[in-house]
Amino acid sequence: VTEGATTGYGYGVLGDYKSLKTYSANGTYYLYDTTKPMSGVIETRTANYGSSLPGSYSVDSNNAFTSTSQGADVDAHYYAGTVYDYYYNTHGRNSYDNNGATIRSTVHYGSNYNNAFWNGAQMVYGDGDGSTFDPLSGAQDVVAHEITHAVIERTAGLRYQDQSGALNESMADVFGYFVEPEDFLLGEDVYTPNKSGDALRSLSNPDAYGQPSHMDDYYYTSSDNGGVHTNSGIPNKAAYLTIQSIGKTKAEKIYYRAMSVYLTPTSNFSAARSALLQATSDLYGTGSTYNSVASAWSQVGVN
Ligand SMILES: CCC(=O)Oc1c(C)cccc1C(=O)O
Ligand SMILES: [Ca+2]
Ligand SMILES: [Zn+2]
Repeated sequence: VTEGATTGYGYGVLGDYKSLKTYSANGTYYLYDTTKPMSGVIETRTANYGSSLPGSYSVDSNNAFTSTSQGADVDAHYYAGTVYDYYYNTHGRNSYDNNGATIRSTVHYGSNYNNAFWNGAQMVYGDGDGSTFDPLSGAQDVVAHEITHAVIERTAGLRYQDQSGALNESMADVFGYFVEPEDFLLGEDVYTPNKSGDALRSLSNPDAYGQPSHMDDYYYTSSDNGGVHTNSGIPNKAAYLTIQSIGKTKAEKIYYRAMSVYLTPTSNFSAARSALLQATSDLYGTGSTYNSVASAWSQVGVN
């Protein structure tokens, strides 16, 4: 019996065909991708609707991951691969630790669980309750958001509280856009499956989903670590304005350099403006690009 890397296929959460990098051993096929130029692998597991991690490998008997329940596994695996490719090809970063760490995802976590998170070691995805969310790995921007939390942990280390926490959330959303730049919405592919045209958040119009887009409307609260998923609207709007004025290609280089070189665990919004301006100066000087970044942050009330 052959053992080694194989190519399988499956249907994602939305029923879309996807080719998959799998591994075969003893007549079983695993969602285990050994093809990346990294010392680690991309592996996808299932918690089988329980809450113990990492769970068991997602497997299939004939390398065709086509059952409805396998959609979450298919997308977690496939999108982890595309997010790895984004960071490697665009920024030369080899996995979230820049040292080829294994990217591990576990799906079918819990029951009707409307959440996704990076737990410090791996990604975890709920299946959603079918009303608020479809299985959350079904959205590429969600997967990119979660893996970016891991990148942030290994770079800026932004403390998940108040302004540094809102920046953490914002950087995860912004790289969710950079990986899936088809719109400025977040989570739209899995959010409220029975309702079209809405999303979890919007970079271009944070206010549409109850987020502030200006410092004047900063939301002081003790919940959600100081409103990290609310106040991220302010840096998210600044990112949108930046992308609109200087374009994605320059913006993603500036954001990556700010995240990986200048931001620190206690960086607040003003420090983020400075970090982004320093990164801009390093890469593009202090001309129109620099002025565009400065203007974006002034427009959201951060100077
Ligand atoms: C865009 C992905 C996202 O926001 O995931 C979360 C959800 C759906 C609930 C709670 C926390 C998070 C997160 O990763 O911050
Ligand atoms: Ca999107
Ligand atoms: Zn997040």
